[in-house]
Amino acid sequence: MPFTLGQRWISDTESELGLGTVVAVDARMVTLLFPATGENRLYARNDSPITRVIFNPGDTITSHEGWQMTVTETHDENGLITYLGTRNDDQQDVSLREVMLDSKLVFSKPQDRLFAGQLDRMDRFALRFRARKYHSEQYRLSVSGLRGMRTNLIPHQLHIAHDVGRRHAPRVLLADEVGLGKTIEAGMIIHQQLLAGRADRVLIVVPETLQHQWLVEMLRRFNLRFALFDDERYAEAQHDSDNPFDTEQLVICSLDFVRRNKQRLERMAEAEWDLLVVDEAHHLGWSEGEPSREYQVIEQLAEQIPGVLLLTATPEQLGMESHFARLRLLDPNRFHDFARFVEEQQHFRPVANAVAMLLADKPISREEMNLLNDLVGEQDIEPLLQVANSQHESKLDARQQLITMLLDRHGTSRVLFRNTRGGVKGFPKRELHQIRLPLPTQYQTAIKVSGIMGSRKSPDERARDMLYPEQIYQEFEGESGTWWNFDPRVEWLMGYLTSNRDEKVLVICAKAATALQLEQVLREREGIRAAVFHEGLSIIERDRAAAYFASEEEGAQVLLCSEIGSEGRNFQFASRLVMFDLPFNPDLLEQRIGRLDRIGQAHDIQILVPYLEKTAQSVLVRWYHEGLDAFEHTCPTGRAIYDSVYNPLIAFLAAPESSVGLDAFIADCRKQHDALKTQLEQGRDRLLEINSNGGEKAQALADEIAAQDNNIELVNFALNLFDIVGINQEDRSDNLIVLTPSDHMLVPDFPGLPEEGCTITFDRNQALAREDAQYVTWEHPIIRNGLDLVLSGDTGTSAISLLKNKALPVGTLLVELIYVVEAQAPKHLQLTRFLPPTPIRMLIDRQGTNLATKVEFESFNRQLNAVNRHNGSKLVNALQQDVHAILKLSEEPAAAEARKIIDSARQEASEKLGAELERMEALKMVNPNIRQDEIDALESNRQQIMVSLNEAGWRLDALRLIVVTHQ
Ligand SMILES: Nc1ncnc2c1ncn2[C@@H]1O[C@H](COP(=O)(O)OP(=O)(O)OP(=O)(O)O)[C@@H](O)[C@H]1O
Repeated sequence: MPFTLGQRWISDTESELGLGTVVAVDARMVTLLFPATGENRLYARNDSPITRVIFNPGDTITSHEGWQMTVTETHDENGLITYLGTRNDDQQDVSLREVMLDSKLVFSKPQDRLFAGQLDRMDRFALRFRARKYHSEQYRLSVSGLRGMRTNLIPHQLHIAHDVGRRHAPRVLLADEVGLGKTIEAGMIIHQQLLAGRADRVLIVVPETLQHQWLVEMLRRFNLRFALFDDERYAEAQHDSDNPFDTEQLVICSLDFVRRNKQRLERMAEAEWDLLVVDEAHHLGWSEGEPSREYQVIEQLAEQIPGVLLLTATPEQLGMESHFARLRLLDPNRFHDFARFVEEQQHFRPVANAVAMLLADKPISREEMNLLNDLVGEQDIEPLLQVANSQHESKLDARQQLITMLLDRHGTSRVLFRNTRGGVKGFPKRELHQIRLPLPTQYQTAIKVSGIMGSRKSPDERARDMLYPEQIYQEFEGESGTWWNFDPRVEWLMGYLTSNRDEKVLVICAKAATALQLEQVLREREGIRAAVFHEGLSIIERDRAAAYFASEEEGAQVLLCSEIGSEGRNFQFASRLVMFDLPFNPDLLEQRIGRLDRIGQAHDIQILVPYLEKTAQSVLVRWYHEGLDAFEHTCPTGRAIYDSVYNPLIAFLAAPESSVGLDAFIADCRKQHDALKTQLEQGRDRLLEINSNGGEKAQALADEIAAQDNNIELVNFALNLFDIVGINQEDRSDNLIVLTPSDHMLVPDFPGLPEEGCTITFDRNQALAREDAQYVTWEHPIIRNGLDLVLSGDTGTSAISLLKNKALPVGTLLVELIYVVEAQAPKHLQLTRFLPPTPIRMLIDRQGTNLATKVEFESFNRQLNAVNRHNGSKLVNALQQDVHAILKLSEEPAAAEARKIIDSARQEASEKLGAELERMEALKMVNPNIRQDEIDALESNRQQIMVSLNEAGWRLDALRLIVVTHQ
């Protein structure tokens, strides 16, 4: 090769070095300096992997000073090129000697790479095409964002996540019963919103005790890495940014952290979050004119942040007012008048009846049709009613549409979701075991004395005292009041634990002191390993105690918990619950049982209640069980009955020794319970349930996602990707693969792959069983980053292959071209719903015939052979003119194809967005639940999307030459 000092060359194997300059030449060797990286390379003069770079008229080039010019002519003077042309910025005529070219060379077009000898391995070309294909397909799936989490596919959760996750700035109350998976639903919603670009910044506010559990669940189940903000972290972040909350996109903090400091709260409110999640939202107490501080701080945030998810298992805890107030946080326009809200709550019966009638699949009478017409309001539903009442094959669809309309138009359905065990099914049984024990004389005396001394106490105070006789006793005896020496519940507990040594047992008592004393007794007397869990412990100590209890080997047999310490915790690996005493209200009782009665509980739950006769506890156990049926079933009526019978209940608790009238009181409560339950089941709760569990649609969603599990294309793609990136793969049994970085990685730190490597599986069940393994799906960061890596760089954009085929003349040339159609738009518009970057594959011969539809990619690819780089370069040089001609021939058909794709995207967007808007506007006439800003956002999105689609374009993304041989 003729070399001259100052010429520009590029390395075929290390294109990242940029453009090299010849700085020394001798008889055998040539030295190139690569100014972009400051490195020198020595090459043999003949047969080195370097290619001369000469640009052609029409190309845009960049000078070392940064300005650009379009080349009109080239001059060759003794082997050195001077480019003549016009500057792009000021249109001046200029000349640029090649030595003055910018050394950071990037070939923007695949054909430039090809002609500069930058040939990729054939498998990289294939990987790029597949990446393009999958990448574009992902956007079209309605279940995008719901496939990648490490969870069982539980229909009611998927239904809620699917419905809410696709909304613009969703504001909802997730109020499933305890343990049905609200955290998981919230995680799925967050995941979808992030993946789709609807949200980038998420703030989660939880009770301090649940911070770590949330952190772990988000990472383990959704691959979402949240940062925990506490005082210390906040102080650190103050050094890095004016607003410390700007230093992270995904933040978890405690309600207490938010509440404590006014200035900090202000910073937080200014931090432009897209989504706020508040767990255990029943802590946000409110009454007219007297909102709690907790309520106010969340209100301040909810005013600033577009999306809000509130989570609570007991939406009506603390009464109807607080429930209303939480709905008001979500939509102050709709929920502005408490009295009206209460009134509305009474009138769901006709709607529920109509829904039940439609579900029952019986003929619809004229009268019922009139009712439906009234309830639906504005819209003409006559045609739908006709179909719904016929034997037409879409009859069920029509009924479903009518139900959706009813739900859309009435009550809280778009804002509130509540699933119950009754509606979800498949939960284990709960069995109550009452253990009646005699009241020791020590307690009898203490109770009597305290009664005399505390005669001025209110019945309420007296009742609360009476619940815990051990405390009454200790008040008199002080430090020496060793109640555990004679309290028969202690003896019973030790007996139970020692005869069930292999069982994990959760023991809950109302007070931390009781739990601590019990731990000591169990340890000292029987050597029983117990962990304690109460509000006096730090969070780390609590997490440690929970882990000690969870550990199978060497773990604690017993966890002794105080009342509030266990809120929201997951202990479903245990199935035995001892209530050493009973809590004062039915919501707390349900919270206690909810620790075990959660998704994932594999056994029937044994609830053991040792109680002392003639105490308040003996009254409570009867009231809960016989009056409310609250042990063996969840009790939706508990709160209402508790409020309505509060005074007589207190009277019985305050004077438990006399049981006159107790039987009748309990029977009366049961009557109220049964009546109220039936009413709820037929009215509001029934409606809520239908809306919340999604029925058959939810099951279909779960089935659709399951069908995509174990997708063989994903496995092939991933393994190919790992190969090309240079990740070592070692197969293990049970569908597990160990990945480790190799010495020859394409990029030094592959995002998503830890330095020490990781174990992965493509199997959902395996991922659920093996928490140490990463669950790899199309949505896993390692694949998403892999797709980005391949598609954002030039991996596989230019290649050459041989086709051995005697049926074709030697030297036949085909060019395989991958064009991409794409549009630019801000991420939140989610243009990719309608027009994701879409590949067009063409296979063109010298006559310009496109063979792509006849010759499928994968099978064709399998027939091809690789060419070594040296021969490849020679072939490319020899075929340059033909390739240019074929490229020209491809332009017209590529444009026609691209226009077709863009037109159909435009049509789809216009139809879908138009329909969405119409529906919302129609709904708004009858359902004030719909917020005007939702409609405005939809309209503005629609306009922007149509503008962006009109500006969509296409470009060549990759090409491969295929040359026929006979050897
Ligand atoms: N789809 C699922 N697959 C696997 N595990 C799940 C799934 N859904 C929920 N779980 C598990 O069930 C338990 C209860 O879920 P979660 O904590 O989300 O319920 P919750 O409704 O928030 O409960 P609480 O009312 O106590 O706060 C958790 O251990 C969770 O990991």
